[in-house]
Amino acid sequence: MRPYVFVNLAMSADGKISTRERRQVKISGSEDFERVDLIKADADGIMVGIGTVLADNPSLTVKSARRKGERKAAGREENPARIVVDSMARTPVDADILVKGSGKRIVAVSAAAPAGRVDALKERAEVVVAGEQTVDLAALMEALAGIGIRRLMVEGGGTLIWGLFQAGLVDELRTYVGSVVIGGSGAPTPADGEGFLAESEFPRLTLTGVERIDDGVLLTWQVKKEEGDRSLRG
Ligand SMILES: NC(=O)C1=CN([C@@H]2O[C@H](COP(=O)(O)OP(=O)(O)OC[C@H]3O[C@@H](n4cnc5c(N)ncnc54)[C@H](O)[C@@H]3O)[C@@H](O)[C@H]2O)C=CC1
Ligand SMILES: Nc1nc(O)c(N)c(N[C@@H]2O[C@H](COP(=O)(O)O)[C@@H](O)[C@H]2O)n1
Repeated sequence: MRPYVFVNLAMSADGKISTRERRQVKISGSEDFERVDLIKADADGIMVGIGTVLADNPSLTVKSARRKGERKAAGREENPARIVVDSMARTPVDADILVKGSGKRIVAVSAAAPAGRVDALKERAEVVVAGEQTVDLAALMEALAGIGIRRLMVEGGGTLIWGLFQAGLVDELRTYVGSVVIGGSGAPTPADGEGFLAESEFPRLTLTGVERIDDGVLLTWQVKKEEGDRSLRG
């Protein structure tokens, strides 16, 4: 069994999620950030790759005091479990994701991660070992379902999102297209990695929502399911 996995990202009108220097930029407007906070508050877990932690140093906390209160009233932590996919345990121990806000933190590493770094992270987070050289995302998902994570939000970046699509682990994609142009052939996009080559490999999507927000548009897609998929329903 694995969690229901929904990816939420913001890209520019020309399909970039940050600059070629991997510098975080504001693509969403205030209404969209409000929407993101709402769906984050509804999730059991929120996941990013180590590239995003090193580039943006996000906290991934729920921002609204009211929503944090609602979570607590419902017997949940103020923040969803915050998860970093980090094969070699490179997450800085003073990263915002580890020090800001309350709630569970999970760093997923591979068996190849240096023991000293893993021990340092264990002071601040639960460490899950999955995979030999890189994190085995399917095994990680099983482990997350095992600790009660049913709805998992993925924020990025492009390498992790690609890895999840390649492994058939994405249920839903929410793409906010903002009203800026970033450009740059080397700037990250929603799904980077190696990319698919054959059309038969392309994940197929069904468009389920189109909504104008701020000066952009939110596109919601369901991923067509593969035979034998064991996702919990969202
Ligand atoms: N506009 C938006 O909505 C968002 C933009 N970003 C941007 O994305 C950029 C960071 O993206 P990336 O550099 O691509 O890093 P990433 O955040 O996707 O992390 C990738 C890293 O995850 C690790 N990893 C371990 N196992 C893996 C597996 N099985 N599959 C894939 N990755 C695995 C690898 O070390 C890999 O280098 C930043 O510039 C950030 O600003 C990030 C999140 C959201
Ligand atoms: N939805 C969205 N819109 C944008 O314009 C963005 N730049 C991002 N970036 C993501 O948000 C993370 C920051 O989270 P915190 O505010 O630190 O909690 C950042 O790392 C990206 O994942 N998202």
